Formats: sequence, C-alpha cells, structure tokens
Amino acid sequence: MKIREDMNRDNAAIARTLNEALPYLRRYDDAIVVIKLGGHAMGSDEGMASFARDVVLMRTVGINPVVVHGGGPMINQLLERLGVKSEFVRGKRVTDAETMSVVEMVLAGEVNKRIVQAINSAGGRAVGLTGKDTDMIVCTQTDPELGFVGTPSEIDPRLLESLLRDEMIPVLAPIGTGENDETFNINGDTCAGAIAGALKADRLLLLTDVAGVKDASGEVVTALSAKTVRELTEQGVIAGGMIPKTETALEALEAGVRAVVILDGRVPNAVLLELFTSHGAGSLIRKE
Ligand SMILES: Nc1ncnc2c1ncn2[C@@H]1O[C@H](COP(=O)(O)OP(=O)(O)O)[C@@H](O)[C@H]1O
Ligand SMILES: CC(=O)N[C@@H](CCC(=O)OP(=O)(O)O)C(=O)O
Repeated sequence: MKIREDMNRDNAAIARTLNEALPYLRRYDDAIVVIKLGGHAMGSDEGMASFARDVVLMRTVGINPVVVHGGGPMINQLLERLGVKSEFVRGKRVTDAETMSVVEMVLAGEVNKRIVQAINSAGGRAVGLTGKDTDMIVCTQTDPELGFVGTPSEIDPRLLESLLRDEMIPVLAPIGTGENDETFNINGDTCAGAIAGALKADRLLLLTDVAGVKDASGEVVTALSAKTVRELTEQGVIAGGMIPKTETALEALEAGVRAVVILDGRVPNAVLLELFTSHGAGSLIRKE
C-alpha cells in the first residue's frame, strides 16, 4: 500500500513537471541555445554525464544546443606540472608562446574530447571544434600586456549552422586564429558570447560554480538589467572571474542575444531547470 502511495505521488510530480515544461518546450522549439561550460563546473564524471544527458535531451526536443567550454583549472594543472608560472590580469591569463601551446593542448585535446565523448555516450552526435576550423573565429590581440590573448573580431558561423541543420551538437574550444596565422587564447566566456552573438542565439547560458550574480549582501539576484550589472561592477560587487562573464553578457545582448543566464553548473540538471521551469535558475540578464 505504502509503495502504491509513493508511486502515485511520484507520478503526480512527474505529470506536474511535464505540464510545466510544455509551454517552454513550445517556446524553445528550434531555438539556438549556447551553453558555456566553465572548468569549475566540469568536476566529476557523474556531473559531466548528467550535463551531457541534458544537452542530448535539449537536442531531442528540437532545441539547437551549442557547447562552448573553458578549462582554466585543467590548464593550471598542466602548467604547474611543467613548472610554468601563470598569472591572470582582469580575469584573463597572460599567455606567452609556451603557455599558448599548453592551453591549446589541454583545451582542444583532453577537455574538448571529454565533453564530446560524454555527449556521444549519452546518445547525441557531438563534433569537437576550435575557432581555427574554417577560420571560424578570427581574433585581434586583446592587449599587448596579455600576449596571445585574443578578442574575436570576425566570426563565421556557417560551419556551426550546417552542423545544427544536421542535428549535430558542436563542442567548441575557445581558441582562435589571427590575421597572421597566430594562435590566440580566448577567455571561454568571451568566446561563448561572441558565438552566441554571431548565431543570434535565443539564450546564452554561462555555467559556473556559484548560484548566480550576487549583490553586496551576498544574495543571488535572479533578474538583472544591463544597468544594474554596470552599477554592481562600478561598486566592485561584481569582481574577479565574474567580470568577463557579465561583460560578455552585456556584449551578447548588444549583439542580439535575447537573454543571458549565469547559473551554477554543479547543480544536477541545471540547464533543464533553467529552460523548462517557471522559476528558472541563476541570474537572468536582459537589456532593459
Ligand atoms: N558579484 C559576484 N557574484 C558571484 N560571483 C562573483 C561575484 N564577484 C566575483 N565572483 C567570483 O566569480 C567566480 C566565477 O568566475 P570563475 O571562477 O572565473 O568561473 P568559471 O571557471 O566557471 O568560468 C565565483 O566563483 C566568485 O568567486
Ligand atoms: C584568455 C584566458 O584567460 N583564457 C582561458 C581559457 C579557458 C577558460 O576560459 O576556462 P574557464 O572557463 O574554465 O575559466 C585560460 O587560459 O584559462
């Protein structure tokens, strides 16, 4: 008897969830959703498998997901093993030629393939890429002080669009090419924002290791305008690694992305909760 009651309760909860999801399934039909998976949100194999299942589910219900990843902590680990010192200026890694080759090895190799494999194991068809493929992302140097750190100046989204038409899931490492064939290290958030802008994505989801953008009292702000983001940054409340994220959010909105969400990628099914429930997850940033 107890088992039947439990089952009935579970079924009722499942039915409620499906009901709640229905309008969102309609709203996002054929939408492009760019998801940035940060290195800190990539933790365990179990978390990665859960992320991969969410992405495959999105694809299955007719959304076009594009994954752009980071991998800062993994780059740090290899640099440390090799005894190469590394420092960050305003959230970006100072990148000399030696560092660049380690960054490319880690991001385009180990990290990219781990995500591709996880998505394919979950039943999707993922394709691993960097911005060098088809010269998709051409960069200019961000600041001579940072070395080979690039700011995307031209994005050619045709390869991504053609993969999406074939229902494949692009997984993109944030590496670009320069006018003179240089290799550039792009901050993962910056890269995801530029890609979302070029694709005129419906949503850019920035997955990180905090619940969202916090205000001065440490509370997560669930909805912010561009103006509030600027104010919190001026007050120094938005700091460190959150700066490239919110800067990216504002640029992506200017480029035509409908909304940007900063959310905790370590929460199981974070992406699904954000897209398919009325309460969403994390901080939603809109232009107004
Ligand atoms: N106002 C803020 N709200 C939330 N996090 C903030 C804020 N200001 C600074 N941070 C920091 O930004 C970090 C997220 O950036 P980062 O570590 O670069 O993430 P990721 O590796 O996922 O890209 C948080 O862990 C937090 O320490
Ligand atoms: C220029 C720059 O800082 N590039 C980043 C690229 C990886 C990244 O952005 O990783 P997360 O998203 O995990 O932080 C780096 O070298 O660490």
